Amino acid sequence: MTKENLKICCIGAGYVGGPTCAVIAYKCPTVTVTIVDLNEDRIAAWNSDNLPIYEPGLDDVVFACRGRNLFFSSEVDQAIQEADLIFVSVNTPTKKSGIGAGFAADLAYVESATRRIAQVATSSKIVIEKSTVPCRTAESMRAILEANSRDGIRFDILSNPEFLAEGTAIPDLMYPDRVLIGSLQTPEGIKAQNVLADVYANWVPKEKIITMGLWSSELSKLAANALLAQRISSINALSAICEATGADVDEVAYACGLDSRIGPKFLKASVGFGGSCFQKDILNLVYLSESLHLPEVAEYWKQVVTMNEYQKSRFLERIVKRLFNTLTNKNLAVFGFAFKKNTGDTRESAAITLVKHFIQEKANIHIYDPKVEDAQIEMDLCEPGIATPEQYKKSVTIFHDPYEAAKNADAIVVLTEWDEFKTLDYQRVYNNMHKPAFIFDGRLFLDTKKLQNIGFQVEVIGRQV
Ligand SMILES: NC(=O)c1ccc[n+]([C@@H]2O[C@H](COP(=O)([O-])OP(=O)(O)OC[C@H]3O[C@@H](n4cnc5c(N)ncnc54)[C@H](O)[C@@H]3O)[C@@H](O)[C@H]2O)c1
Ligand SMILES: O=c1ccn([C@@H]2O[C@H](COP(=O)(O)OP(=O)(O)O[C@H]3O[C@H](CO)[C@@H](O)[C@H](O)[C@H]3O)[C@@H](O)[C@H]2O)c(=O)[nH]1
Repeated sequence: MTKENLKICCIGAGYVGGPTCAVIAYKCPTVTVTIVDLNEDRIAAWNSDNLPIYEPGLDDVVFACRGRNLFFSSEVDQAIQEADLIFVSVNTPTKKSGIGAGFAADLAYVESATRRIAQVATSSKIVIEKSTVPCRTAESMRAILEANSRDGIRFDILSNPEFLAEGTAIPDLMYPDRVLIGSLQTPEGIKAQNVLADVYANWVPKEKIITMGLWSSELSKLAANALLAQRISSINALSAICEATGADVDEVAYACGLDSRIGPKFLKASVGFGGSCFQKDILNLVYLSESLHLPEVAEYWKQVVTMNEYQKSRFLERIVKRLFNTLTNKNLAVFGFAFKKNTGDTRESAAITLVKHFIQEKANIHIYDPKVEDAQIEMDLCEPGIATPEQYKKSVTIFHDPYEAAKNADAIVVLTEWDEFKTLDYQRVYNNMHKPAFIFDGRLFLDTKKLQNIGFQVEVIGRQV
């Protein structure tokens, strides 16, 4: 393998595999990148004009190199055979049953991808853990690869966790704070580490490419997410104190964030963090701590998730209380269903929890989100014991225009901080609502004074209004 004709395969064409490897292809025109997935529909979408995920800037990157040195395929075996480097970028959700259910990561997809590599590889490979995995997963991967591979084939395993955030994936990948590469500290491990470092060096400054041991690298990913989520739970805990005392959580965050030891980022109080990673990775850390007989450590991290659940239920209670203690037959316009702005992803979105409660409280729910697909909302909300498809149809209507969603509503509940919600004509919205007209701002980003002057009853997280 030479630097010029390197071939990369990425197993898993999801939110990470797709953008990450598309950026590699974009930045390294002499490297051939093939992204494979078992899900043929997803691959077809990657090969179409309508990419399967919404991410600002992604279209430009993919359309610039698709068919040149970037390919999407469901021919997994062929891509594995041809590759020098293989990224394993499959999903690692929380286990739903069995030992560790509700906490541990389900490594079935990682194992199956690893077994596939062992089974079909006909030459030596560098196998890279891109998925977020528990500490020492690379050891299991190595055991599987070595036990099943053909003679004369060598596998080196690297950990290269991904730190992109959805909604900003492309700038995060183009200008990363750091790229982390873990390997066994053997001559072969370090050689493999250098091969991958050279790929990133095509566009990432050398001092930002950090190398370390495998286990530190794997744990650093869980640790970074735990620390980020902990900041949000901390500010959300303070938001409850603010609501009870008359302090303003944005002012408190500003004052604290100016301290250079604290810094201003990730101190925005909200209705609770969502996304496919924070909760899953913290629960994974909790499970790891318990497995290592560190119950106090486990309890400490668990509290970050507990606080997040509390934040959602506190907001729900406030909504019910302000709407005269009943939501029955009230029309609630839900603005935003994605877990954050600039993504169509709804995984673990606070909106799912809130709307499920609204259904149980027998409200009529009008949902508007600029990017989430209608079918996704239905899939997220239909759940045995919560809503049958019939109940869902009765309770939930999806709108493609925020003014229509708010028509005849008793209240608007803002759950995602989409920029367009700031610039709506709220006078027009107000005129068409039932009175008193309420707005519950779960993102602290609307102009409260302006809304009050129009006549709205406004409720904001972390502030008495
Ligand atoms: N979403 C994020 O922003 C983000 C950021 C950093 C890290 N991560 C981590 O990256 C990993 C992937 O996350 P994601 O959000 O991209 O998941 P995803 O569900 O969007 O994509 C995973 C893809 O892998 C495919 N897959 C599963 N098993 C396969 C196999 N054996 N062969 C071929 N394809 C297979 C699935 O069909 C799916 O399309 C997870 O471990 C996650 O924790 C995610
Ligand atoms: O001050 C803040 C910042 C974020 N959030 C919420 O937290 C959640 C997660 O946001 P963010 O971290 O921006 O998006 P993710 O795509 O989940 O990215 C996180 O999870 C990824 C998957 O592991 C990591 O790669 C990223 O580094 C990490 O930021 C969202 O619901 C946000 O609205 C807040 O409530 N307040």
